[in-house]
Amino acid sequence: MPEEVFLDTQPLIRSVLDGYNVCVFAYGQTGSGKTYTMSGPSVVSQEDWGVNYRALNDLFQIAQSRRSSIIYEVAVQMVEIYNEQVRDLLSTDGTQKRYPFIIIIFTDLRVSMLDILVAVTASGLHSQPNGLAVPEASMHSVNTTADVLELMSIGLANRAVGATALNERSSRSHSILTVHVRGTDSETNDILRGSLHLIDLAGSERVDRSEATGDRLREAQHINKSLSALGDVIFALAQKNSHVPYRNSKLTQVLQSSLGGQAKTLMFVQLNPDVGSFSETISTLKFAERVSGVELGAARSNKEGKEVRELIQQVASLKDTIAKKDGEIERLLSLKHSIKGDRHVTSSLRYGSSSPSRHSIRTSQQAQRIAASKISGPSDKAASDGDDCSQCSDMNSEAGSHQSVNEFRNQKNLPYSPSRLSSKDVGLIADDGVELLGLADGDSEERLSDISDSVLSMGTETDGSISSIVEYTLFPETTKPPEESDNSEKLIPPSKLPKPPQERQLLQQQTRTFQPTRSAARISSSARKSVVGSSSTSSKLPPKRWL
Ligand SMILES: Nc1ncnc2c1ncn2[C@@H]1O[C@H](COP(=O)(O)OP(=O)(O)OP(=O)(O)O)[C@@H](O)[C@H]1O
Repeated sequence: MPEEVFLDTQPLIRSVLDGYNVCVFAYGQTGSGKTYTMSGPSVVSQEDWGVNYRALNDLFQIAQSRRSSIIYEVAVQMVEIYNEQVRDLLSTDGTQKRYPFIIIIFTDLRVSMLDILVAVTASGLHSQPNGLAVPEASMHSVNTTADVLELMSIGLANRAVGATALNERSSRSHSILTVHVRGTDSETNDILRGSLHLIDLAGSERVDRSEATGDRLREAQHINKSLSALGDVIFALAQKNSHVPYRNSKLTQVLQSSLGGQAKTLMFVQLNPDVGSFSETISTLKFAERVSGVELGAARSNKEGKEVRELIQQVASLKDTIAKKDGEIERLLSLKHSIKGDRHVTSSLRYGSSSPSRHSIRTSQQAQRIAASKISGPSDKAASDGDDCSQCSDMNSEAGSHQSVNEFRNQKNLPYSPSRLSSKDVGLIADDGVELLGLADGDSEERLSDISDSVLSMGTETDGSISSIVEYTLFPETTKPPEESDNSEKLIPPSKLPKPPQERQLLQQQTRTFQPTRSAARISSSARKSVVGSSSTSSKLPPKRWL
């Protein structure tokens, strides 16, 4: 009776379109009907649709009914966690790409928004500050339920399955279908973002009963380990422990935002009525009891009004400013290098010698280097270090150099002690560094720190704004035609996907048709309850999302 089961899920689907993050997952021992519940016995007839298809069908219907006021865009990703590796089930190149699982956890509020943007850019993510990212997992734009059906059957066919003594078509991986929704209010242009994770977990199994050997055994060990990590997380959340061990498995990393964040979460618990499964049934029920005791705190909608949009624009313009400054620094550094020859003459004149001692030249070079590093910071160090190796060795033997210059100063009664070189002093010694130092002390440094401060405060004060910026890349702007979007290539229409192997399709259609187990345990996520510190960090952090 898939329809009855789905009724429990229906209100959550609406929430996705209201800008909430929702997670629905199925838990239970192997062969107990998780895949049956989530995907249904068959996609051919609407009556046989599982929770996934019904959810998406509902989603499109509601989106359609609201189209006069809100324009929705929907995109889908489907990945699996197989033997602790994340794989794209909708990869377009025919192979199932395996992704390094890059996790960015923003627990440190000292990290500025710029740092976050840089981290995201560097790793090529289109992701969120919710702790999870599957870089480059293909994102497919969908407009109708039919599009989704096509994608999901491809994803299911690509999923790792294998026969065990308990289930002839046992899922050997956790599959995660994520639906990203972006709605634009046609009157106010406010944007809301919601995401829906539909998760079909691999089943726990006693390997003596499943008779798993070889690959099956290895898979079973990974599955059991990750489910036990899930149990530990649930236990820590239920106990309101200050430390929640999300990092112990990929699965708990994926579910982090749904279990400890501000999402709405629902768990189906599957039981096998077979007497032989008695002990597994007891432990599954105990797990469900624990899960139902977890309080997530108030769910939060991801709405992005005018203010957030303005902040996003400000960050973009700050990035521009920084890029310009970087260019300026580059220019000044190359200017410095190009006038290196002049410096020799300048130094010798300053010290009143027609043939300058090697020490005095070294001092001048060091002075400039200090000046340059003051401006450029660590990232430009490599560039400034690249001029010549003799200078590198000079820098490394700084103490010896100082000593020599002190001797020189005593002889010539010089006013400056190299050991006390301030940037101003350096400017006086090294003529060619004056312009550089002026910029470093009075202008550039100050402004750069201003920029980073303001960005930091935006990052910490506006919940959700960080993710909004990152999320921007996921959907084309509504003002632009989709083909002009920067990311249009990321959104792949379903028709371009590889078809599932014929035999897998056949296997799918052979699925038996009887009713799903109907126990659903809801992890409470009351909008009325306040956040009760389910983890030490979650209450302090901006909303965590998948996009
Ligand atoms: N409620 C149900 N009514 C009829 N058939 C069911 C029901 N639940 C499960 N089945 C059948 O039982 C078998 C196992 O179900 P399913 O593959 O969904 O289990 P699973 O929990 O996903 O297992 P695994 O963890 O090994 O992947 C399938 O053949 C499925 O069609």
